[in-house]
Amino acid sequence: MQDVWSKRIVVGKSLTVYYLQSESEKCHNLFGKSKKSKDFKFASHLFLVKENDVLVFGMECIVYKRLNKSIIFVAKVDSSGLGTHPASSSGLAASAIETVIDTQYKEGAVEVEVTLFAISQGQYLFPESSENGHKRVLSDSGLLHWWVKCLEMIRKDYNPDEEQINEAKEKKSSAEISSPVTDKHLAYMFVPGLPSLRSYLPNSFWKQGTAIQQGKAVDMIPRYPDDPKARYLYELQDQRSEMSVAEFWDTLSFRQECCSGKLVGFYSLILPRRLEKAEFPGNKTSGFGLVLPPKLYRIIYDSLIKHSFRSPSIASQSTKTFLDETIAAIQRVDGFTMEKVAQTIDGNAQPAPPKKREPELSQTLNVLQPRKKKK
Ligand SMILES: CC(=O)SCCNC(=O)CCNC(=O)[C@H](O)C(C)(C)COP(=O)(O)OP(=O)(O)OC[C@H]1O[C@@H](n2cnc3c(N)ncnc32)[C@H](O)[C@@H]1OP(=O)(O)O
Repeated sequence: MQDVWSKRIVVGKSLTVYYLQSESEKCHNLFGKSKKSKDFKFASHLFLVKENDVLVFGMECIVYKRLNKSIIFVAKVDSSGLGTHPASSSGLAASAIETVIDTQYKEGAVEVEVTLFAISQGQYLFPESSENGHKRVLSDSGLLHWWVKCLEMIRKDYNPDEEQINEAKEKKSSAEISSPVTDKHLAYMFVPGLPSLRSYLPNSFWKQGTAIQQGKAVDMIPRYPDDPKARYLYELQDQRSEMSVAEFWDTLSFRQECCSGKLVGFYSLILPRRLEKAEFPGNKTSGFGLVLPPKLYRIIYDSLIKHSFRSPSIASQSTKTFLDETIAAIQRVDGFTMEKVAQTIDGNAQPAPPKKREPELSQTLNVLQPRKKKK
């Protein structure tokens, strides 16, 4: 577990990672009224990262499980902007997601899907943090690139890179190459209203579109919490519509929820079980991440989103009160140990060479704009 994090934290720095989960519960509405929903169970996972005395990063995801498939829905990612950046937020998000992926494999999952929709907003987990003067809130298009970067880190960690695949192709005859890794696109990105995503997609493992392409929309497309496509699906369900999945995606760009001026990105990363990771020795459950009764998990989550992060000093105070109250509340939970809840991770990554930080461009430059003379 430590490696997944330390490889993205600069050497000489350390961060404390807090990890709480909820017990799994029966799912009722992943596929609307369809009976299919009840085949799934779900559990919430919350990661919080502290640098010195202040929370700097948070992520909540919900894991939906059915038989040997796990869907990891990344619900909320946020930063407070108050750290010294010993690790990038994209790296921390990738490490948190990989911690959950590894747990799924350990528990017997054969296929894991990471899915999310990107909607840029001032804050999700750290209230008022966008007002603290340190936080950098990415624009909608900045966030789309950011998620590609984050998911590409994960894809690379779980799948051979293109060079390895080309080598494999040279060694084998084309008829022999039919493994899902070589044939299947692993990462999907879809932005309603954007006809071409060429400038976003980093390589041929990425495909513009969505992983679900067959069947009836209301039966096949899941509805996650705060899902911008859910209202449309519920409307189709009420109308007993037979609309196909393909037509659903095509018409989604006309819906107000997905085209009200801001770009919304839908992502899926499909990870077939990695061969060299097939054997996860030892205990079937991971040692990190305390599992709480759902009600207690919710109380803790609700308490987090009531604390303010509007200045460095208020954020430090909020971090202290929230963590003290949380530890007091979970101490009597079965299996509680401090190591299960929090781990301090020492960095192992070489610092990136210093670069000039340029403000994010919100628009592409006009080609007619005069070039600046080189000095
Ligand atoms: C499923 C969902 O949750 S989608 C919603 C996502 N969350 C939000 O929109 C909430 C508000 N937004 C945020 O908290 C932040 O904008 C985040 C977490 C999305 C991204 O945070 P960032 O600090 O920009 O991310 P990160 O640390 O990865 O930095 C990205 C790049 O910008 C650079 N950077 C970081 N801070 C700055 C800055 N102040 N000025 C210029 N560049 C900066 C980093 O060096 C990094 O460069 P690299 O990609 O070349 O390595």
